[in-house]
Amino acid sequence: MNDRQATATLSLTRPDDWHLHLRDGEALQAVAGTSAAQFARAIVMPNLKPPVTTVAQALAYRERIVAALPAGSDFEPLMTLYLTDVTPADEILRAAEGGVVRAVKLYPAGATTNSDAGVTDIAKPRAALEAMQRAGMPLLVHGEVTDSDIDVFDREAVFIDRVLEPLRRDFPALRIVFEHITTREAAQYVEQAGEGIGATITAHHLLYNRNAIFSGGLRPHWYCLPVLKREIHRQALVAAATSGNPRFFLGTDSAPHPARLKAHAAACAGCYTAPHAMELYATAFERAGALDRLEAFASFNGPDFYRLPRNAGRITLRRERWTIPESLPFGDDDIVPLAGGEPLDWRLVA
Ligand SMILES: NC(=O)N[C@@H](CC(=O)O)C(=O)O
Ligand SMILES: [Zn+2]
Ligand SMILES: [Zn+2]
Repeated sequence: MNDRQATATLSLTRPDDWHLHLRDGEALQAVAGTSAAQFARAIVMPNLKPPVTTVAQALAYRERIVAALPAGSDFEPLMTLYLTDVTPADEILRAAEGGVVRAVKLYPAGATTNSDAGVTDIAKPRAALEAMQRAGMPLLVHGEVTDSDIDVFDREAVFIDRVLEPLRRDFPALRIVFEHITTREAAQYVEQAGEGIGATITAHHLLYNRNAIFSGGLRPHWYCLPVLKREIHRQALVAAATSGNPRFFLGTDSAPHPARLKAHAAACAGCYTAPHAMELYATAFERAGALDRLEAFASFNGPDFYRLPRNAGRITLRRERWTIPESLPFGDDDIVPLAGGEPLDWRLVA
């Protein structure tokens, strides 16, 4: 396709982000408007310090998010609870009755940023999982084992066998979202699983393989968890996202960290993609020759899985070459968006 034949604008039903880190305090002030400019709603991750483990904390956090939005924004934060070894069934019932908390997040203890208070053994939060199954409350999983003897690149595949399969045997009706999948194994697992299991896929896992972390030096802005994988896995994720299967949907996992902590001897994991999220996804779908599949992935499949209405409004992306800023303000610090300084060929205009 030459430039003249290429689609010049893309109009989509307003999309949602089904996996987002908004942080708190000054960081929240810096990033909230950015996601609100791209998405109508977002599933907001609970891995704050301290984590959001109760409905009362989720309500208070929601208020802080709404207060950080630009005037007139109708962005809707969909809240989550952080599952611990001791989450009581009562808290799940309160969450299910309240209508503000939409899901509960499983972080295996030690798997990722602020996961120390996470689950040490999936047998421990049994009462909470039973209550979730009964209430139809989705469990969102960071799907990696943490055993130091398992290679970092194998942790997701091993999680399927050691945690996810037994969990689904014990709780066959539990609705599960396998978050930010990064491997062919995970894509195949979700494809073959029944109706109640979906998966989010990030833009960076669709666009990059693990070479990106090492090209021309060690590049911490491409370091996230689960870590980028081999090219065959990237290709499997692109195939899944563009397949039309309604159980794959958009979740940026935009995970802002100050530039100082990314350019650090022990760099924090997370890619900041919120400011140009839809542009990155459009780039990935266009490269796969599947721009016509982007709307379902970004705007239909997520709300359908979460049993929420699809959005009414629309957004427009225009074909236009521009350069991603190299750095943005972030409280007293600054932040480097993923691929800062590089060009993009799509731009969100409304
Ligand atoms: N994805 C990441 O690399 N980091 C996330 C945590 C997470 O989603 O695992 C963060 O909160 O920084
Ligand atoms: Zn995660
Ligand atoms: Zn995340």
